Amino acid sequence: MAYSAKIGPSILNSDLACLGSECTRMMDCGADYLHLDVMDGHFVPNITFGHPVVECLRNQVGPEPFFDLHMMVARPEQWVRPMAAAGADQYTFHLEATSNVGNLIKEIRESGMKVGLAIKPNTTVEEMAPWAGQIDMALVMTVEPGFGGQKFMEDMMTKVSWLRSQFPSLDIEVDGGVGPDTIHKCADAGANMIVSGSAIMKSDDPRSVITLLRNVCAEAIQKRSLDR
Ligand SMILES: O=C(CO)[C@@H](O)[C@H](O)COP(=O)(O)O
Ligand SMILES: [Fe+2]
Repeated sequence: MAYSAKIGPSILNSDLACLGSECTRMMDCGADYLHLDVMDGHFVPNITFGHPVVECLRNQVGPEPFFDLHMMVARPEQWVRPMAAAGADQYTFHLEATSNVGNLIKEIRESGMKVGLAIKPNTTVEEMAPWAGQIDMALVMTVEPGFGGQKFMEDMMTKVSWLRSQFPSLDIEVDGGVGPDTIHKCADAGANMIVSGSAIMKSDDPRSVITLLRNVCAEAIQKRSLDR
């Protein structure tokens, strides 16, 4: 079992005027990585930031923090090289946004980044499965992408369980409405990369929330390894 519990705060719901210091604050509070939500106003009805901001963040926080770019954009092909040059570590694109998944996976790898593949709630996990052997991480969205602070969709957990049963060592990420109230469901289903936005950002004690999320997830991983 190669995977471990990792917590990646989504900085979407932070004070966007202070993105750099918010990223540093999250790492200081024990985050394992940073989940950066890129929205273009086409793939989703919201707009955030692009590669120039990612480059500034990289310059500010230094080389260490792992940047997981959640690309909620139409034509994700066009931002692979700019995001790699800006300092992204992982490029997570949506299956629904491209007609040539294989080629995009190849381009991301050639640019030196890890590959993440995301599915929206209405996309079946079977559509993702053919690519699972070629990616580093599968992202199961637990809300409709576009906004932070939405309600967790528990019925997405069947997708996570199925992926975990079929791909025992794959990194599986969940994103949307995940916090202390919903982490047990994610962890029990087999997710190990946990994105959490408002639950961490709005807390008075983000360090405790991050620790709690990681502990619940790590316990579930340990239990699964004992059960095997
Ligand atoms: O990608 C998205 C939303 O589209 C997420 O990364 C959210 O930004 C997570 O925020 P919470 O749902 O945890 O508040
Ligand atoms: Fe996200």
